[in-house]
Amino acid sequence: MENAGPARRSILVVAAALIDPEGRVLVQQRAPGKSLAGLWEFPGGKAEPGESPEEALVRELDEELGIAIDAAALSPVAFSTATDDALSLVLLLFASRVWRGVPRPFDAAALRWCAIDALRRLPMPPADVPLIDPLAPWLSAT
Ligand SMILES: Nc1nc2c([nH]c(=O)n2[C@H]2C[C@H](O)[C@@H](COP(=O)(O)OP(=O)(O)OP(=O)(O)O)O2)c(=O)[nH]1
Repeated sequence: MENAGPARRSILVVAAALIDPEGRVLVQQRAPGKSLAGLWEFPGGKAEPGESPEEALVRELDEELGIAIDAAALSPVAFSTATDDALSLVLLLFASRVWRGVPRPFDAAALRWCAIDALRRLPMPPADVPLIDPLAPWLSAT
């Protein structure tokens, strides 16, 4: 079988499920002009070469939301993959209930706190959909 690998770019994306005291998770809407514009995603982004996943997520949450979080507060929840001709994406989802500061949308069009039912109804990137079920036990029902 032919090897499709070399034509593709590989990226590691790290994302956070930040959970508030009511058991809701924070999602952000991708800004106009970006890829996947208008879809709702977990805050995070691409890991840079040499960064650990946790280091990358601490940096992204500072840049995108202006919050401070300890790497030790990040609990692995699930991963997902999305592959096409050009790209092999691996998405790691971490959860945390503890951070410092109030999230603000420095990178996104909007922020929203969602219970599980609302999360299931949001349009999300394809790689996010398989993460919803593993995240459900962390969230409140309504
Ligand atoms: N942060 C985040 N990114 C996600 C999620 N699901 C998902 O497919 N992605 C994709 C969208 C982007 O292609 C990539 C994250 O890139 P990024 O946030 O660092 O950078 P970006 O939007 O400027 O990148 P780009 O896609 O416009 O090139 O991962 C998610 O839940 N959170």
